[in-house]
Amino acid sequence: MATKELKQFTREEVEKHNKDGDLWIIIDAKVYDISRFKNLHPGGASILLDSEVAGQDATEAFFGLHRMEVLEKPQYQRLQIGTISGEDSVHHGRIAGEISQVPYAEPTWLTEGYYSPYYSKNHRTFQKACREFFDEYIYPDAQAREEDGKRPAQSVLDKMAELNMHAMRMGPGKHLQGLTLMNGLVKPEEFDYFHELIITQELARCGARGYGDGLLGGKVIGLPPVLNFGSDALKKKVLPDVLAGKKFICLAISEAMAGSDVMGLHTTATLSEDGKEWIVNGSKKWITNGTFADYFTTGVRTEDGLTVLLIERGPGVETKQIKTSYSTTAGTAYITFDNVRVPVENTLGEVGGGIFVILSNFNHERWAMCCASARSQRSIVEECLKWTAQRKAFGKPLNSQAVIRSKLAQMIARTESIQTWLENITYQMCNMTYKQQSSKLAGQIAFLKSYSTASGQETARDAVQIFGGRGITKSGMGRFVEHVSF
Ligand code: HEM
Repeated sequence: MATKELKQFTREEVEKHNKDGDLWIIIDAKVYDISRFKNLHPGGASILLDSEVAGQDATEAFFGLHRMEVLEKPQYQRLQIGTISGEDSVHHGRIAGEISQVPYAEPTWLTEGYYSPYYSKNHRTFQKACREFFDEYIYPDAQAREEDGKRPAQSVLDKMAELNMHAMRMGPGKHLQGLTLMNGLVKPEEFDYFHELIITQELARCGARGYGDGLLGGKVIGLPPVLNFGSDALKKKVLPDVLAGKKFICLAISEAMAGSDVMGLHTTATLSEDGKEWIVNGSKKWITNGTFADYFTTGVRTEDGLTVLLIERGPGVETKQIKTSYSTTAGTAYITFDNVRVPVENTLGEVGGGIFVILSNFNHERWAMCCASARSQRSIVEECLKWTAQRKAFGKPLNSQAVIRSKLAQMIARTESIQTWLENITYQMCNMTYKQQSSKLAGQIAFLKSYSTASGQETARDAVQIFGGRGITKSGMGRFVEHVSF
């Protein structure tokens, strides 16, 4: 499509187009002809004919009611016919890689004028590259998939694989050996938990939690048992495709009748007569990525107790979508296993030793949740700070009301304390062996997870109060707040 030539107008010229059938407005030094759009406007026609809007500068009114991205949609961009001569636009949407200038919208290590003992020059370069990548490739797909509920686009998974992002999301370790990470920005042996924290936080910053889980979230929790307890042959078969984003794996533990009570599982596995296969029967519920998973890291009850098996999708495995309070992008499933035959070579760890296999990844999994939780709360702080600065009530901006300021202060304090605690724990992880982490950090990580998720609920509740009805509306100004609240 040829780009339309934009003309220059004076404010006096625009003022003349102030009636039904000939209606112009100014938003951020740009002139829009809304004569025909008026009748299609989701907010109604009459408001656009108001004497303070028709032919006038409606910038303040517009940004008090719409997100910038409205004007970036092609169907609305087309309404622009020109600009005001001698004036420049000051509002802009998300610029790939940009650091937010809103106070507290970034952790201190990314805020100008602050220092941190934890992040090296390499972490900073890595963060910059990650932010650019996530803004450019992940954010648009995340927003589109949250809306249509479909699984993440394969093209995005492929792009991530080119950078070996799927492997990096598994944290530091042997699985990174020989890989080129982030186009060579970080050497495999130098990749540490701060690099992983950066990836997890940049993903959370996309503000799409169902999508975040859909983007191989099942792999982050379902692959470690294969990595740490699978035979070499099994790893050779499974790892390359999963780390290339070609195949999905999930962790299938919880059941309709047993959730946190892992030892109370009902799914059974009995050995075939020749002892070569397990025969699995039972069901699993709330399994992230289950609807599209190719592999299921599954907790089963065997004669000797709890055992973990890697089950491949095949005869007898059925998955159904569960509609949860977030989007179906996550692929949350109800799974049934009906006489599924699994080679005994797919046993992960000792027969009867499944609890150790499952528990072995809990610290890392909880820590990753804390990284994501800290970042999504910060994004909500940013949304609230922006909204309260532009929204006027009782003749002044919302952020000048004491009750609102108090809520904002509490939100910021919670977000800052979570990040600070998280960075301390991450530093310990970088310096401890796996064994030391298990004995010294299990408590710290569990407490932080409990604190950060509880704080996330308080922040979501406060944000809904600040946004009012918009905080429960899936589109428009409060859509990110709605997204974290339900
Ligand atoms: C080029 C100009 C405009 C476009 C493209 C536009 C587009 C939209 C869209 C897409 C919505 C649906 C909600 C959303 O996605 O945010 C909306 C809602 C609305 N618009 Fe506009 N709009 C324009 C100008 C204006 C102006 C100048 C005003 C008033 C001064 C206005 C008042 C409203 C109101 C009151 C709503 C309903 C808001 C709500 O539900 O909270 N619009 N508009």
